Amino acid sequence: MLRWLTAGESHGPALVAILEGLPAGVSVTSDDIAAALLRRRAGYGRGARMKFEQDQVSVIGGIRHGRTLGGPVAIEVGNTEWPKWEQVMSPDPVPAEVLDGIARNAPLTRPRPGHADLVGMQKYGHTEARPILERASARETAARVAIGEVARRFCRQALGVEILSHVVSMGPVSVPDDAPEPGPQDLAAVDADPLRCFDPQTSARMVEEVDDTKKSGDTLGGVVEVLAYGLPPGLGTHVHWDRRLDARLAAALMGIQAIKGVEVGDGFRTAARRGSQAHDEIEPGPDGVRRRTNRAGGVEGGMSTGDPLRVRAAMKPIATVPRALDTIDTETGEPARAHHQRSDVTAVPAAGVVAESMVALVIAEAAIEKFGGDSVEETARNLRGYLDSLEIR
Ligand SMILES: Cc1cc2nc3c(=O)[nH]c(=O)nc-3n(C[C@H](O)[C@H](O)[C@H](O)COP(=O)(O)O)c2cc1C
Ligand SMILES: C=C(O[C@@H]1CC(C(=O)O)=C[C@@H](OP(=O)(O)O)[C@H]1O)C(=O)O
Repeated sequence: MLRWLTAGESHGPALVAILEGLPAGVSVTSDDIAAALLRRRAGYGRGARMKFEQDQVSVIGGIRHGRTLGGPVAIEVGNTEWPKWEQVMSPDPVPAEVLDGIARNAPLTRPRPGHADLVGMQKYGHTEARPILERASARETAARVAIGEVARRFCRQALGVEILSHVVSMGPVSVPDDAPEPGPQDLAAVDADPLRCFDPQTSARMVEEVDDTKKSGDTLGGVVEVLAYGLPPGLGTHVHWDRRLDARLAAALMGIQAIKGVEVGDGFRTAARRGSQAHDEIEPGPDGVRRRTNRAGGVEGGMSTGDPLRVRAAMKPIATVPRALDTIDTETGEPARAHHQRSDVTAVPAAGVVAESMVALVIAEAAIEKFGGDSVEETARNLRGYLDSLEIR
């Protein structure tokens, strides 16, 4: 069983993540994790904080000399912003006269539409939004990407699976349907694009859209696609709703801040087609049974088919709109403008990197469930035994 958890606030000293249940022998270093975190920070349209803050990685447990030990992997990602927030976010009480003199401690009583502020204040009984936004913030996704990198390496080393994402829409600008899809070797090429878009012409139009949106004091959402190559048939199962691979992928992707829709394969587009144009016909191929197309996105009956996994996640525009939206001041009940200091114009490219991590964690979990193994070699051996013994190939 694979379990994982994160803790920490956006302006606290650090985020932490624990990943438990991964076999021993996954090759991964602090530098690999730091490199993954750098990918998450990149992307045209992110805000000022991405420029001056760094992610400080410390592996606290579970990895020795570049290999996982089989016990829980614990990773800390330090927030270099912490010195500015030491008092505002202090775990211990701070005298009121000290806090009163700190401008960034001013109560946030003008909740932002589209963020967790208002409903969080209602639910947890706060009179201002700071205690809510600190944990709601997608800063937390740094911790997911840290353990996601360990899971990704397990997927690669035990299963031969390569996972990557690319941006397919930025606001109204979309990659054409017939544009080439990135292959398993194209991660570096996608990362080299300012918006992590694989189609240079569309990327240029997306950059213009981000610039235009920024100029008008607004924000943008978009759609990312995650692809996973090399999955064996049979991860997940049809037998129960919460063990279906597609259900688990959907929950994992919806669990990313600001993701409001998930599509597996051609998903919503399939709903508009007739059956003869919707499904993937099966035929004998030179290497065994194969599907002629992959409209299903590599999942049938809640199980991986062995074709590339293809899932999309739709991200809403950033809630902290510079041209601030209407709200109320919760102190007075009067109409007001939502609080705004700084924010990303868009974080769709970063959301793609986070989505890769979530997909890696789901695939790793489903693979460990099916193949078990206390070491990477054992998982890989069990996978080979399964593939060799498949009756229908
Ligand atoms: C990578 C990433 C960066 C984000 N950056 C911001 C931001 O700068 N400002 C903001 O208001 N929301 C940002 N968000 C979205 C909020 O965290 C999210 O809208 C909020 O937590 C409320 O959750 P919900 O949108 O799922 O309802 C970001 C999301 C992600 C995934
Ligand atoms: C810090 C990160 O993202 C933050 C996510 C976020 C939000 O509301 O989700 C709001 C912004 O933080 P702030 O309001 O402090 O500028 C982003 O910068 C990060 O991704 O590392």
